[in-house]
Amino acid sequence: MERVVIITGANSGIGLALCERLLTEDGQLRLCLACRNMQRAEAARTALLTSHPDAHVDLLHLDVGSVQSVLSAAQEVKTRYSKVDFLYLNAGIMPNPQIDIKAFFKGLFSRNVINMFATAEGLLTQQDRVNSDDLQEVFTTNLFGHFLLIRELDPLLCQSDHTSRVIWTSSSNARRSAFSLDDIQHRLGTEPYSSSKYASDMLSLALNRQKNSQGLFSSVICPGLVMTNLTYGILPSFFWTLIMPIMWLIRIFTNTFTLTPYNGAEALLWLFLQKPESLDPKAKYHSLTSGFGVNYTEPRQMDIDDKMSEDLYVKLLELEKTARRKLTERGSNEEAYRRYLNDVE
Ligand SMILES: NC(=O)C1=CN([C@@H]2O[C@H](COP(=O)(O)OP(=O)(O)OC[C@H]3O[C@@H](n4cnc5c(N)ncnc54)[C@H](OP(=O)(O)O)[C@@H]3O)[C@@H](O)[C@H]2O)C=CC1
Ligand SMILES: CC(C)CCC[C@@H](C)[C@H]1CC[C@H]2C3=C(CC[C@]12C)[C@@]1(C)CCC(=O)[C@@H](C)[C@@H]1CC3
Repeated sequence: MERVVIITGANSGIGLALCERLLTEDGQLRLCLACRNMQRAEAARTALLTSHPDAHVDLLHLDVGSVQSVLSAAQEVKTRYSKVDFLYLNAGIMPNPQIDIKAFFKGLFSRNVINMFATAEGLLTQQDRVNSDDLQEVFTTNLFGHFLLIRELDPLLCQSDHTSRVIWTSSSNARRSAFSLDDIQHRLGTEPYSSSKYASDMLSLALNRQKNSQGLFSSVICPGLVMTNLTYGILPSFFWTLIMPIMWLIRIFTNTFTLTPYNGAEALLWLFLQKPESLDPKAKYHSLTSGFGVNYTEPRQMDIDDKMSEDLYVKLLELEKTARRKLTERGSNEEAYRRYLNDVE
């Protein structure tokens, strides 16, 4: 039976490179590109079919930043497929990033310089906003929309006769100090990206505890620093091109400068090839590229604990209830809300 692989944010960057690499690995897959911009999704599909003419590539409209869109997309998935083997939670945003230039030059001459280049610790802030569901946009896109998707697809992911996987594109920018259980959406701070990625690391751990017994396994990866639309939002592409020789030089000291989407997708592909039982739920799997341009994957322990991840899971369930209720109050999905209440009670 063909394996069904859904990838969010698959129309560009690391998501699209992953699609290419997955099809090269296994031409029999059924790939589903879950994207909010269907024009770009069509273009991605055309590109994939040009290099893999016999591939099965489906498109699904999904805006992970919208509760209604996630519920509708999940409904559509349930009508199309009887199971989901891999769910890559890759869509992500870093809106209005600001670089702290002073901190950058201070870090450049400190002992922390390698870590600074690998994690951007203390260098980046973002300006977030509230979306039409009254949720923080970064939190919803990078974490909560994906959480809802997993919840909705539970019957297709948790089946007695096979194992399934969810794989998060997290970041080494995920930091405990940017996250607070009292403000899981990061309404009050200036590092929503770091907070949302730390939350995804914890959610992955909680999912493993909750769902391994039902055949669902979760993992997180960091793709390294990759030139994509996300990084072109931090500095313009011509600037990155200008400093590329310096970046290759830095690669000698930190293997986290993977630079191309192909290299960045390394750990995502590596996980595809692993037996889930052999993976460490507290490890983040890093895509790395050596100074000679060799790609490999390395697990590194995450700074997360069981209690906090469990507390986050409970808070996300509460927020899910509120979000669904609000949607019903606005006049949509009454039937779905009734079904949801029946399920949880
Ligand atoms: N580039 C890097 O250095 C790093 C990236 N990452 C992570 O990698 C992931 C992929 O990013 P990357 O490839 O770099 O950047 P891109 O901007 O190229 O890709 C992001 C993808 O997410 C999609 N997306 C954004 N918002 C939504 C939404 N609301 N609903 C559905 N899809 C959405 C985008 O679609 P659209 O075309 O509609 O905008 C796009 O396809 C992200 O999670 C990012 O945080 C992690 C560490 C480093
Ligand atoms: C001369 C310039 C002012 C040079 C500035 C360099 C910085 C813009 C980069 C140094 C480390 C980079 C980095 C990221 C963004 C760009 C830098 C801050 C990320 C935060 C991108 C997204 C991620 O998720 C991380 C893994 C990256 C870590 C390194």
